[in-house]
Amino acid sequence: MIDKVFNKSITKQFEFDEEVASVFDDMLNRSVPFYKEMQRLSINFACNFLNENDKVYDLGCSTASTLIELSKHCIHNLQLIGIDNSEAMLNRASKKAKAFGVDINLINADLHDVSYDDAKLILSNYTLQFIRPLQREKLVKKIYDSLQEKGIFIFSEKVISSNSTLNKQSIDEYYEFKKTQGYSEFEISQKREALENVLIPYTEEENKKMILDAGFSHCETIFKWVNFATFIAIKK
Ligand SMILES: C[S@@+](CC[C@H](N)C(=O)[O-])C[C@H]1O[C@@H](n2cnc3c(N)ncnc32)[C@H](O)[C@@H]1O
Ligand SMILES: O=C(O)C(=O)C[C@]1(C(=O)O)C=C[C@@H](O)C=C1
Repeated sequence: MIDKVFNKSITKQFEFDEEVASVFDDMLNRSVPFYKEMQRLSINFACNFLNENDKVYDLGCSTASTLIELSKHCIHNLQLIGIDNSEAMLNRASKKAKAFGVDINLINADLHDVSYDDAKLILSNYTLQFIRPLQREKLVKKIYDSLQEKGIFIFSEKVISSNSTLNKQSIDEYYEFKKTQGYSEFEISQKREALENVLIPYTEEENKKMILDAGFSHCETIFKWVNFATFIAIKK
């Protein structure tokens, strides 16, 4: 279904509710530049580190697209676990996983409340940005602690620039991208307002510092388009 969520005046902050979930795959594809390429790269990088029966978690799995794609591309059988606290998203994830014949343990929970023990790989694309800053640092420490030795954390985030001129230019560039995807200026401004104080982006440097402060030995950007970046972090 085509995303028309912000074609009307907003009455509340952005939420991953039934209305958003029903158009979410289209929303992501048209709102995140090179979403499919970012997903392909995350999966390819991930596959190089994975072995038979490894445990893989996707934090904020939404409709489970990434885990389904991972299972299609990885030569090994994996234990796939998707965590999300939106029932509407998980209902779709469950239907999609069934349709693709992929076995995923879908858990409806807040990321702070469940453990992701013994993980070889933790994925989290565009989810940390929705976690309050004080909680975010704690969550990243929990991710670090949950990974096995040499475990991998791959995540993507919307980012800001610490240079105000470049930041403004990046936002303008991003809104131009959204227009090419068929979103009107009205839809763009309504969504921007709805995301205010809900999606809180860090700079690329702040993301890397958070990762290294949590204990990871290495973090690098594997993909970036203006204000969207994908990182890979390695535990020693
Ligand atoms: C932008 S979406 C993630 C997109 C997804 N990773 C993908 O690539 O298809 C963010 C997801 O995180 C979930 N989420 C946000 N905060 C959460 C929390 N505290 N606990 C669990 N899930 C959360 C939302 O319900 C939403 O499905
Ligand atoms: O549309 C925007 O402004 C976005 O930031 C895109 C974005 C994201 O980055 O998470 C915001 C909300 C939805 O979850 C889908 C995509």
